[in-house]
Amino acid sequence: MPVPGPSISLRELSRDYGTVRAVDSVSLEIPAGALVALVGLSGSGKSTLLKMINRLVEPTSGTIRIGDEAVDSIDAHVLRRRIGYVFQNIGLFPHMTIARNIAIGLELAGEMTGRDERIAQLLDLVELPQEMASRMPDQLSGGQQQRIGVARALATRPGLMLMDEPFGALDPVTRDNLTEQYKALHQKLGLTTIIVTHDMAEALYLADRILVMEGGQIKADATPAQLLSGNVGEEAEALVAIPRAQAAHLIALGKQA
Ligand SMILES: Nc1ncnc2c1ncn2[C@@H]1O[C@H](COP(=O)(O)OP(=O)(O)OP(=O)(O)O)[C@@H](O)[C@H]1O
Repeated sequence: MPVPGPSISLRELSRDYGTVRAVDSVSLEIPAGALVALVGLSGSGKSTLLKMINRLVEPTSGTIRIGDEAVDSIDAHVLRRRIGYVFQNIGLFPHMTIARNIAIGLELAGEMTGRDERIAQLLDLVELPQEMASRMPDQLSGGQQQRIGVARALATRPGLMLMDEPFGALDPVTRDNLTEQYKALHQKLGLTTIIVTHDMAEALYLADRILVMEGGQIKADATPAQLLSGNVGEEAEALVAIPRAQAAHLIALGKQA
């Protein structure tokens, strides 16, 4: 078994933007190896919460620990090499080959030994053919580019992956495939993953724990089974109602056919 990714601990974490409190005194324990989905309506504070963990955004107050280290005691560049970060429209460097895009983190860290083997291994891991290494980003589909984004994030062997709507811009079939493959990868590598998504159906399928955010606060913290069985608060119920209604609608349509 691989060594599990780190545990994460947030203590009374807040972030203000002027008069807007984007994240409001969040306290949370995420055990090593968890796959946690952060869901909520637009503007509820999901991205801000995620970005405080890798110090892309600094908290107004509160603390974050990864394992037993406070993140503000770790140099931001060192910290980001230890945390994989994947976001929507991954932003591959257009003038660099796929190989260089994947290895950019290794290059920045001066870890050039075994670089080519590592690129080959990462392409395998995200199930892309080796010949893609020499292509340019605009020669890949959107789904393939997002896979490269995942490979790039994994290059420095982080234990923690932060993913912000990683597959949000893709068609539903590609999105489902990548979600499924990412879940397998998370398990295989023993990662800790926090994934932000708008899509409750995706969260229910993917995560072993779902956090529902509203107004900068965590309004529900439950397993998919608990969310589906109800009684975890109106904010969670409103989000679960959407895939439930869609499923009922499809079943009704099927009966008419
Ligand atoms: N750089 C910023 N400057 C000012 N306000 C900001 C900034 N970033 C976020 N906000 C505000 O903080 C609040 C939370 O934003 P955040 O992006 O964290 O929400 P979110 O849940 O990730 O939204 P979405 O799902 O639309 O990406 C919003 O009111 C937003 O307008």
